[in-house]
This record gives sequence, structure tokens and C-alpha cells, in this order.
Amino acid sequence: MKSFDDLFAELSDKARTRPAGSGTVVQLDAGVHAIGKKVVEEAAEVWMAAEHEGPERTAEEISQLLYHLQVLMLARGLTLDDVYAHL
Ligand SMILES: N=c1c2ncn([C@@H]3O[C@H](COP(=O)(O)OP(=O)(O)OP(=O)(O)O)[C@@H](O)[C@H]3O)c2ncn1[C@@H]1O[C@H](COP(=O)(O)O)[C@@H](O)[C@H]1O
Repeated sequence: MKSFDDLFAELSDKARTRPAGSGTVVQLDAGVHAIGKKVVEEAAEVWMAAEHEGPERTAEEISQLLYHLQVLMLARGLTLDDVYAHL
């Protein structure tokens, strides 16, 4: 099973190597404004799932929010340690 750190390592590699077909590369190219909108959209979907759908759908939406947060971190040049320093 993939962890948060595993996903960040994978996305960092995608950002560096820019493989064809990577959705992450497409999003990074779209920029911080577009990625930020996805973060807000996914956060709303987490809220709606938590309030109106079951735990499985909520977990799925949370995974998508975490993914988009990591893309935003990469777009701003942030590392996991930059974030973990505030936990
Ligand atoms: N974990 C994710 C992941 N979670 C969410 N998403 C993206 O977020 C979208 C989900 O958003 P929505 O539910 O709003 O679906 P949607 O509205 O149809 O999506 P859009 O039209 O807005 O893109 C998906 O279509 C993906 O584009 C993800 N995209 C990639 N990953 C993982 O990231 C890694 C790298 O992926 P690539 O860069 O595509 O190779 C792989 O391990 C993937 O499994």
C-alpha cells in the first residue's frame, strides 16, 4: 500500500523526469492558480462525502485531496520536511 511519503517521492520523480502521459506533469504546467482551484474543489468533495456519503467514498476523496496538495507542494518547491516542521 502506498504511503503519503511514497506518493510524494513518485510525484517528485514525475516532476523531474516529465514522462509522457503524466497527469501530474500536466497539472504542474497549468500552474499554482489551477492547482489551487483543484485543492479547493477536492476539499469540498471531501466535505460532501463526509457529510452525505459513506466512509469509503470519504477516504477516496481524501486521497485525491492529498494528491492535489502534494502537486501544489511541488509547484511551490516545498518538501515534506517543510510541511512536517509545522506538524
Ligand atoms: N493519486 C493520484 C490521484 N488522485 C487524484 N488524481 C487526479 O485527480 C482527479 C480526480 O478528480 P475528480 O474526482 O474531480 O475527477 P475529475 O473531475 O473527472 O477530474 P478532472 O477532470 O478534474 O481531472 C483524477 O482524474 C486525477 O487526475 C490523481 N492523479 C494521480 N494520482 C497518482 O499519482 C501518481 C502519478 O500519476 P501520473 O502523474 O498521472 O502518472 C500515480 O501513482 C497516480 O495513481
